[in-house]
Amino acid sequence: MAEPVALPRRRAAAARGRRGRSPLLYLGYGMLGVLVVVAVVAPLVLHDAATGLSGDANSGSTGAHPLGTDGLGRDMLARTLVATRQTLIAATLSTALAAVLGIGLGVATWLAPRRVREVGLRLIEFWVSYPTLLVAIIVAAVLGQGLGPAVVAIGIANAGGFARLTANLVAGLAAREYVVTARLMGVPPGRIAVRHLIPNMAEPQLILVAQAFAGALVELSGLSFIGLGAQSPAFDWGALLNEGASKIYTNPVLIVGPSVALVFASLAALFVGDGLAAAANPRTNTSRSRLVRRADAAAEPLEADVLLAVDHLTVRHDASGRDLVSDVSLRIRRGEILGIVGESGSGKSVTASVVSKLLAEGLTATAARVELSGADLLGRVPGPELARRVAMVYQDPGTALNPALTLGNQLTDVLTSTLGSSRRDARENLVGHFRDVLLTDPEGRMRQYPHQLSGGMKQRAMIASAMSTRAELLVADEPTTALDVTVQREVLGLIKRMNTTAGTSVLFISHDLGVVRALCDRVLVMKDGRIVETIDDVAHMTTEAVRHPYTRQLLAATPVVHTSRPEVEGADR
Ligand SMILES: Nc1ncnc2c1ncn2[C@@H]1O[C@H](COP(=O)(O)OP(=O)(O)OP(=O)(O)O)[C@@H](O)[C@H]1O
Repeated sequence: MAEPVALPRRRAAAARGRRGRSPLLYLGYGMLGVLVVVAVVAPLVLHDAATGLSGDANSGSTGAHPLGTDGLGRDMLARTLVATRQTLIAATLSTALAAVLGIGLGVATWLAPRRVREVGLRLIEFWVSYPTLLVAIIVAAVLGQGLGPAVVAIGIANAGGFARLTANLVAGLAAREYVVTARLMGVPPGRIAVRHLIPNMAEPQLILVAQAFAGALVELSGLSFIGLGAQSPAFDWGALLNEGASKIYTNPVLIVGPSVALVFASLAALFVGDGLAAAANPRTNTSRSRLVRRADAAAEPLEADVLLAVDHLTVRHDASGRDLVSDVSLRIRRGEILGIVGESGSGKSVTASVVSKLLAEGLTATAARVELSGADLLGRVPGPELARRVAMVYQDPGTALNPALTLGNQLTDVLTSTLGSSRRDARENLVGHFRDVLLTDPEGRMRQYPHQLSGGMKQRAMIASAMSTRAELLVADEPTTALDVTVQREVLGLIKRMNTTAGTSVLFISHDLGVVRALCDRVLVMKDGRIVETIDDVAHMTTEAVRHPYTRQLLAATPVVHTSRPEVEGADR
């Protein structure tokens, strides 16, 4: 697929912002807003009630003191509200310290020479193997009593979690091609960290920040509880909890205020953290994809041998309102190979994604009909039925295969879990098709991981998997683009063979008119989301024979492929 459409920056940001906000995020913002208002206002208006002594000591819940009073007659509700500022500032500072220290250490560990990195990783593991509160108590005991030392102690204790998460994430990101390329091009490590590593960790780090904040609230309370945190006359929720807990049997209402405040603030942090993390991921912050039947356009009559019928398909990008595909209608007959060619971004993959029911989030497809062998693809199609009808082969077999599973494990999955084959039958079926696609040592390949195969082998394995489901339609989205010329010919030969021996119809997407000419029965030419020409006589496609100027340009730009159709058929050796 091509790059997503570019929106004007402010509009895109606004649209992204709106989509990314879940109801829980709004709730979290509301709760956080309440806390901030209380933190600002309460010390100004309730200071006297919270600190002034009254004769009404150790009172239970009364009209004047709904949450009772402490041993000096101070109102616990006022004290809880006033303590909000102190507690939130302390939790925020310790979380910020933990995040900066931990992320910095995690990245620095990756930047360090190999031996130092190994030692650093072991130290981080040692650090996180102890409970955070225990580490905080040890550090606070060393630093001394008071809220300041408690903040630093909790920051240091929580930094281990950030360091470990960062080191783990960096290990995965460092192998990505854009990072490797930046390193090869001599981009300094610090710049790689800032531009390529840290932004790509935003989602899990935001969740950890929220957890660390909620944890810091509890840990601060814990330190105050054992006398290491806020020291009298200063008080935070932990100190209040400490006071209340000592009288829990005689006056239990005293712990209600600080306990409710702690739970409220923790939930606010978690809601905001989770919501922001979801919004930070451009892949998950979009609206769901939708397939809608058009009422304003009629479906065309269908001939008996039609396998796939698409009538008046339009695909819109919800956020920009831009049509990516406009009024596309097409037919694929049983046993036919239909090619779609067009420049990059012309809408080929988006059209194919509707047929395979893999429309991306944030897109809405409307059509008068999308029907495959009688099944209405605009409605709900059960997984097994879809698997029996459509198989996919993608441009990059490397990303289509799960690197953590052997080929046998992952490619038999659809046969066993969706199509109901026994594990043994599924393996035999797949091994047979591995043989058909000329993978050497098919049984051995079943035990191999994707990285142990070449690009061409992976694509052949994907075609074998497509063959194994005996789907009626193969959607092949630029299946040869990532392969060298020899392997391209083999893969084209395999697709042709699947078509001739099993009668599978094919929707074949390509940039390359030469390849399409060698393989397809008919060709649609797309430009700017529309079909601009249909070529029925593919074998005699010449600049004189085609009508549309764009098709002529495409043909003129296509190198002559000295490959006759029978040769391609035989290219599978
Ligand atoms: N998920 C998406 N969200 C927003 N826009 C998208 C999305 N997917 C594709 N587009 C846009 O839709 C248009 C058509 O994209 P499509 O991937 O179908 O092009 P294509 O013809 O397959 O190109 P290529 O040959 O480069 O793969 C492009 O403008 C692209 O930016």
